Amino acid sequence: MKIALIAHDEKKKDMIQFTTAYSPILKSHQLYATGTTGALISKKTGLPVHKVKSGPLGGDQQIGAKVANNEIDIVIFFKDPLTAQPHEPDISALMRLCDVYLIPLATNMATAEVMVKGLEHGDLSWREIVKEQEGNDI
Ligand SMILES: O=C(CO)COP(=O)(O)O
Repeated sequence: MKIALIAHDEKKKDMIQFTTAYSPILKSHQLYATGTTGALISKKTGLPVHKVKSGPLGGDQQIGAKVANNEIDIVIFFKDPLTAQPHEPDISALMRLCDVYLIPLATNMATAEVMVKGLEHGDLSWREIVKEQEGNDI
């Protein structure tokens, strides 16, 4: 599965804790991240991460484009609800695309834990079927 990992600055510590704790599961998947989040994850956990640009510089939009192209299966986005973000429209656009394309989106650690445990149990394998079907439609 292709998993996008994104964290606002106030949530980056949480993201490191989360990816460290779940690295035994995450290491079997392809990880994508916005620039700063991705650099931190790979430095602190050793997990390989495909990085796009930093969020405020277009990274959220790049992840959104991957969602629209069916190239991301899960989005884990630790949003900071207490700080205004200059690129709020990009954040909303990414979340909107997750809803348009039925991509599981966790916006906090509590939901992300349920999602990753579900991933381990095969609860998200329907994504493989969706991808196969879309491949046949082309
Ligand atoms: O701002 C972000 C998401 O909206 C995250 O971007 P960075 O990972 O580059 O800090």
